[in-house]
Amino acid sequence: MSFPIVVLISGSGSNLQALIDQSLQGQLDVKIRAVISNKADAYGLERAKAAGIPTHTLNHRLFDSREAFDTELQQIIDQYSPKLVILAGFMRILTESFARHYEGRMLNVHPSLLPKFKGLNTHQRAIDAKENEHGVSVHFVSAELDAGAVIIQASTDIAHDETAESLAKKVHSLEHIIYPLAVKWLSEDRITFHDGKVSFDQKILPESGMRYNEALK
Ligand SMILES: Nc1nc2c(c(=O)[nH]1)N[C@@H](CN(C=O)c1ccc(C(=O)N[C@@H](CCC(=O)O)C(=O)O)cc1)CN2
Ligand SMILES: NCC(=O)N[C@@H]1O[C@H](COP(=O)([O-])[O-])[C@@H](O)[C@H]1O
Repeated sequence: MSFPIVVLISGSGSNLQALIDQSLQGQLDVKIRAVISNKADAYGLERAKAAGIPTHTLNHRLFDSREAFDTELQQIIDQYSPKLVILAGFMRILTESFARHYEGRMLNVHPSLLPKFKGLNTHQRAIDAKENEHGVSVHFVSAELDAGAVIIQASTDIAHDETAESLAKKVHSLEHIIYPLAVKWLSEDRITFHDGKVSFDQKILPESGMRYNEALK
């Protein structure tokens, strides 16, 4: 049986599309059981519908608290019994109890080389900090924001005339490579998560957080 996952989005859904495409092309043996967005106008919902994937919209503004939103979100997710919850541009900070409920089975893609630039507006912050390189991290989600164990990263140079828009485009391309790869590794049981740490099948990576370019040597 294909590896069941649920994907959470808030926007365009290009990372969702990468998972859909790789699944349809037979490169990734996953079943996307549902896509859930906190924004009704997220284009990713259109992508899911076009792929015949059930969708849900859960407007966080309709809830009195972050906890109430997360409780409802968890009830929807657990109807689908996923082995993995994928945050793909999901722009809500999740409560500690939610993060603990899915500990070791929830991933996020973050547009920076963690632990640098946690939070938002990472591309402009990297440029403003005069970094030479920037990139993306795929990590397990922990209660602490953008602090979960890193599975894989990919990096790109920051050009002298780089803008946040041009950098975001480069990082997006890297995301669409490493996010499906991380999901593939988990679907094949080649990564284990225990006590907040990641261990890898030696045939993949000798240690977590290695860069994409090293990981695939
Ligand atoms: N408990 C955790 N929740 C989330 C994590 C995490 O690691 N632990 N990752 C984020 C994803 N993310 C960065 O990768 C991120 C998303 C959203 C925010 C944020 O400040 N959100 C604001 C609202 C912003 C908006 O609506 O545009 C908020 O929730 O108040 C920071 C980082 C997902 N959740
Ligand atoms: N802090 C979380 C965050 O900024 N995530 C970022 O949102 C974008 C979603 O794009 P998509 O909707 O096209 O997949 C991606 O670039 C992802 O790294």
